[in-house]
Amino acid sequence: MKIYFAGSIRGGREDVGVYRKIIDYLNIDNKVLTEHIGDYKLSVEGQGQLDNDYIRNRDVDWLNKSDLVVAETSNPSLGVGYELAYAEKIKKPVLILHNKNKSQLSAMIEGSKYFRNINYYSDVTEAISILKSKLK
Ligand SMILES: O=c1[nH]c(=O)n([C@H]2C[C@H](O)[C@@H](COP(=O)(O)O)O2)cc1CO
Repeated sequence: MKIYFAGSIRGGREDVGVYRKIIDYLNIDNKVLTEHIGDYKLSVEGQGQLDNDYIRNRDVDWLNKSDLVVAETSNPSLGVGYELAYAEKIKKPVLILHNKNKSQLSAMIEGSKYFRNINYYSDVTEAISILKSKLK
């Protein structure tokens, strides 16, 4: 399965370690299209070597091609919010992971009837177990 993993970049890179572990787990049996989100070297500036319009169009293309969107939403990010709204518009299946000790998920996501696969976790081990049970 082709998976679009969404996680914060310009919204803040505090959770890069969590993204890396989730991506590594997903890549065991799937192909994660957005590997760069788990790259420790990628800073809050994002993929500065690429134009913003290139990034946006490439990512929309990947969203269209993906079979599933997995979004880690604990660190609020405009880009992740945009990707979720786009996934909702094209009716792409979405699985959300949110660390309940970090922040409150936006009402725009919680309040949408489209997002019914919202999973709260407290540490990355729990996040991986959720993926294990939901993706089998
Ligand atoms: O350099 C980038 N590359 C990239 O693929 N994105 C996409 C993928 C992420 O899921 C999301 C992060 O958005 P933001 O940068 O607003 O936190 O946007 C975002 C940026 C920078 O905004």
